[in-house]
Amino acid sequence: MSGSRLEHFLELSRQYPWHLAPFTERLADGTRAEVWDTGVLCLEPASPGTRDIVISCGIHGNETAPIELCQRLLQQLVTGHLKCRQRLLLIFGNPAAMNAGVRELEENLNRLFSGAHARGEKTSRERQRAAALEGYVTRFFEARSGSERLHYDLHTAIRPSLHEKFAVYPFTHGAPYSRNQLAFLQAAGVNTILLSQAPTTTFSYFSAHAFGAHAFTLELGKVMPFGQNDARRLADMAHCLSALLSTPGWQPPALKLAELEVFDVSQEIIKHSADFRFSFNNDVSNFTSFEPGALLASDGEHRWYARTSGEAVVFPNAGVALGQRAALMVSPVRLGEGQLV
Ligand SMILES: O=C(O)CCC(=O)N[C@@H](CCC(=O)O)C(=O)O
Ligand SMILES: [Zn+2]
Repeated sequence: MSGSRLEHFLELSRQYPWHLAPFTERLADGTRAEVWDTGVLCLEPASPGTRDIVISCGIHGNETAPIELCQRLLQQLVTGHLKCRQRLLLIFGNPAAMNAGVRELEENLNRLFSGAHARGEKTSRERQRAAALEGYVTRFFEARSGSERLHYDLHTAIRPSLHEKFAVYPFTHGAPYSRNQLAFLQAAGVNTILLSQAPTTTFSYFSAHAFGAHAFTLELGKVMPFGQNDARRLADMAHCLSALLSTPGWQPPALKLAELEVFDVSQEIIKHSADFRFSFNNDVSNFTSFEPGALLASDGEHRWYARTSGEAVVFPNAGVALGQRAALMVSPVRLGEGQLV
């Protein structure tokens, strides 16, 4: 491995997938680059702007397009092609799962945040990683107050989606939605928003709830093996993230609210037993809708039905562990000006 260790940070993280000894390097513009652990890199510019930004990817090891996007971003920062003017915590979430080419090794990392890693008797590598990542995000955000806290957790979906890119907006506990953030997402090519209606144990909900961050799970296309992603499909996202990092005070173009496709999460379908079955074919795309009254899934005596017109399925996965979410049902809604701040 020649060149700076930072240039090879992803490779190094994959070589030491569970622990990497911390080290610090200085970028040409004076930014301090601190490796905190495998897959965890903090960039501290000499005079940072007012935003503290977490960008995470690879929380699921086989969701490669966001990993490749972050790797390109890092290369540009390290080589000086992109100036880092905001504090940044860049996270490659599950290097061991990347090496194995799988979503998860023992457990779904994105169900283990907000302390879920410590509940119950079970131990797993993903539980340790979730606890560690919570600690790093805490250290990053608590290093200063008064900043605008942002967290974009980048994913890709297992199946094709009728809306290729979409965001899960974690439950806000009644707080209004951020016009600026929706404008950012729209400019970045994410025009479909799912409004979560309850707390979850995802990474984005953790940052939103524990630190008041504007945090989102962003679905940026479909899962593909490394090297088979078309970077052009993420060009708008790459552009907006670069602008955010390199230009203090940068704002996206104004939100076009009427063009946003918004859905409320209307039901969570939970797998309770090995008898769990969906009533639709395994090859349905995300956002396939059902007539009210249509049977969606069964699990022993338990039945789930579509309730409202246009109700659609997202993330159906009958293979999840018992007790986990097997699908979300979402219903189209209009977001009013009064719900934005
Ligand atoms: O395509 C799928 O079935 C899953 C894609 C994925 O990893 N989605 C996230 C969404 C997290 C959220 O609801 O905020 C996940 O399931 O963890
Ligand atoms: Zn994912």
